Amino acid sequence: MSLDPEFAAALDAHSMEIDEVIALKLQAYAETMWRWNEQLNLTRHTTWDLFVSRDLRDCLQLAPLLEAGEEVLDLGSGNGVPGIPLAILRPDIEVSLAESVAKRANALGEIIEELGLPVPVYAARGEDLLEDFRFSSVVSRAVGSIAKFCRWIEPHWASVDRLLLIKGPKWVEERGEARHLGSLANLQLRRIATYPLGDDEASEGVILQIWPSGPRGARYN
Ligand SMILES: C[S@@+](CC[C@H](N)C(=O)[O-])C[C@H]1O[C@@H](n2cnc3c(N)ncnc32)[C@H](O)[C@@H]1O
Repeated sequence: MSLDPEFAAALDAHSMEIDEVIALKLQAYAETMWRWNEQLNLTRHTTWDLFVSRDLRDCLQLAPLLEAGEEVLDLGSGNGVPGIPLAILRPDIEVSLAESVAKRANALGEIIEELGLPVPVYAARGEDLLEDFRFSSVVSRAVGSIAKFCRWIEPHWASVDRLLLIKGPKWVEERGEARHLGSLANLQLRRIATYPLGDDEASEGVILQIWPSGPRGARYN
């Protein structure tokens, strides 16, 4: 397999330099996922430019924030973003995917198998998995507001060290809502990455880290 010239051009246009072996795996992921997208509603990002500028950009920002050996859950994986690109970009971390819609979880399982990645897929609500499993980081994009995540994870902080949420410009409003509802009581929230989204100059993506205050969250204080 060789690199699709349109994928290479999109990487170039967005100034992303990726090792060719990794780029080929990312290409295989996008192509396999797009095949499944013809039957299931997995993504609207069906061009190389959208894949690179919307999906890969977020994953490339998230990848360096994880430490070697981490056990990471992608909650609400849908089409596999960010979990699958993350597993490709960072083979030194253990990624699992949670997707509550059975048909999508099944497609994710097939995509993972085709790519030969060591990534378990759970057809379950991510927060329910935390009854039985422990993860150092729960990562997520486009699944719920900050307040909703705080509510989901609230009973399970013994099973999670931190949440890493990929958000767009509305994150400030969401933080306001979460504060208003008291959802952030006993939690810390820090923006640990900010990057241009490219659609217009003012539009920024962020990665928010949320973790428990006090001794339980000592490693991130
Ligand atoms: C809008 S899609 C986002 C998919 C992907 N993360 C992305 O950024 O493109 C949200 C997905 O999360 C799933 N979902 C929503 N709540 C969930 C939960 N509590 N646990 C697991 N999956 C969930 C939905 O079924 C849907 O597939």
